[in-house]
Parts: sequence; C-alpha cells; structure tokens
Amino acid sequence: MTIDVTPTEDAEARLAALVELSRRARALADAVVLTDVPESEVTAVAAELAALTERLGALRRESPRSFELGPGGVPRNVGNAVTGSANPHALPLVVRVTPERTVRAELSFRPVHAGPPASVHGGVSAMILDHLLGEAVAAAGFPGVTGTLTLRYRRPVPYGEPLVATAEYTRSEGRKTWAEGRIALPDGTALAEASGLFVTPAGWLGRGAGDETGSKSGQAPVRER
Ligand SMILES: CCCCCCCCCC(=O)SCCNC(=O)CCNC(=O)[C@H](O)C(C)(C)COP(=O)(O)OP(=O)(O)OC[C@H]1O[C@@H](n2cnc3c(N)ncnc32)[C@H](O)[C@@H]1OP(=O)(O)O
Repeated sequence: MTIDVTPTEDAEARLAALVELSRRARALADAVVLTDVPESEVTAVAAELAALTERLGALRRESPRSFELGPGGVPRNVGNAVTGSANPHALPLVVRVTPERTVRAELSFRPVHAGPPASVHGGVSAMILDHLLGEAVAAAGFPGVTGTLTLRYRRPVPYGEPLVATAEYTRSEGRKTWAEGRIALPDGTALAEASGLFVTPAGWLGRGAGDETGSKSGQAPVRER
C-alpha cells in the first residue's frame, strides 16, 4: 500500500479545511432529513447545492484518501467511511485502544442514521460494529478483513444520545481471528451485540513494524502465528 501524502504545514491546513467541510456536510445531511421548509425553499437550496458540488468537483481525486502518516508519524485514515474526519459519511468514530488492548469508542448517532421510527438503522449499527471488531483484532496483532459478522439486536438503538461501543479479540487460529463487541448505553445496557471472524489475507503475513504495508500504512503489525 502506498502512502498518500508527506505531511507539510500546507497539507495539514488543507486537511483541517476538509475536516471542517465534512463537519458542515454532516450538519447539512441532518438538516435535509429534518427540514420542513416549503417546497420552493427546498428547490432553491438544491440548486445551490448543485453549484457547490460542481465547484468541489473542479479537481477530483480517483478515490478518497486512505491510510497515511500524520504529524509525528501517527497513522490515520481520514477518508474512511466510519472513522474518517474528512469523510462526511463517517460519524466520525474515534476509537481508543485500552491498556488491555480492547477497543472503545464513545459515539452518538444522528437523525441521518434513522431506520425504524426513532431509532438507528440496523445496518448502520452493523457498520460500526464491523469496524470496531476489526480494530480489536488489529489491536491484538491479528489484523484482517471481515469474513463473517453476526449481530444480535437486543433493543432499538437511539440516535441523539451518548452511547458506548466496545470490542475485544477472543481467539485466533491460523489466519482466522474472532472478536466480539457491542453498542451499549452508558450504564452498560447492551443494545446490539456482534461477533465476527476476520481473515488475515495471506499477503499481509510476514509484515511488521516499518514495512510499507505494515505499521507505516496504518495497518497494525501482524503477530507471529
Ligand atoms: C488499525 C486499522 C483497523 C481497521 C479495521 C477495519 C475493519 C473493517 C473491516 C471490513 O469491513 S473489511 C471489508 C469487508 N470484507 C471483505 O471485503 C473481505 C472480502 N473477502 C476476501 O478478501 C477474501 O475472501 C478473504 C481474505 C476473507 C479470504 O480469502 P482467502 O483466499 O485468504 O481465504 P482462504 O480460502 O485461503 O481461506 C483461509 C481460511 O479462512 C476461512 N475463510 C475464508 N473466507 C471466509 C469467510 N468469508 N468467512 C469465514 N471463514 C472464511 C477459510 O475457510 C479458511 O479456513 P481454514 O484455514 O480453517 O480452512
């Protein structure tokens, strides 16, 4: 995997502007799903948005930014659909690895994530848990891609309320690694639970810290098996 940019002061300032643009785009999406303004106003705003989209499209990349090194050599993935601060689709989820190598994220879904009345679409919860389980296997030294993901939806997941998502590695066998996770209320009441099997692609084995496809790319070093 190649690294997109060498960070410079200008690149960081430009990224900060993209992060702000993404934040405003998220607010726009929520405004779209909640607006009750008259049709004429909706039509006028749609026309303005078309013009803005054209301005942004004047210079286009082939794909969103991927893994890259930020200041201090810290890996990041600002274009990621779940965690990317420069991707309007992302919450963005901020994932922390605990000293025990479990992972944890505090999150709050928004109206744009609605599925059933007053609650979050099950596929959106699955997306968050898929990512979090992936972070858990990576934190344990067994990075991989999702092979299977199983969810149990225990209670409706609300939007607009603080929630906590956690996940942990459970076991590994050859290139297969299992993890479990959940989205819960702050008091620990589980709303959605997930278990998943992740497969380390054969091409990732034998790569560790310092390899171009290892830690430099933001992918955790692969543990000996
Ligand atoms: C720090 C950064 C953290 C980032 C976290 C990111 C989390 C996001 C995770 C994702 O969303 S990844 C995107 C969704 N997943 C994919 O796109 C995966 C697409 N599938 C593939 O690329 C390949 O099918 C895959 C790498 C999963 C397997 O291909 P292989 O050719 O390596 O599998 P192979 O046939 O050699 O099988 C190896 C073992 O895995 C098992 N296996 C393979 N695919 C499986 C599967 N899908 N489900 C369960 N088991 C599977 C297979 O049975 C076998 O088990 P055994 O060793 O016991 O025989």
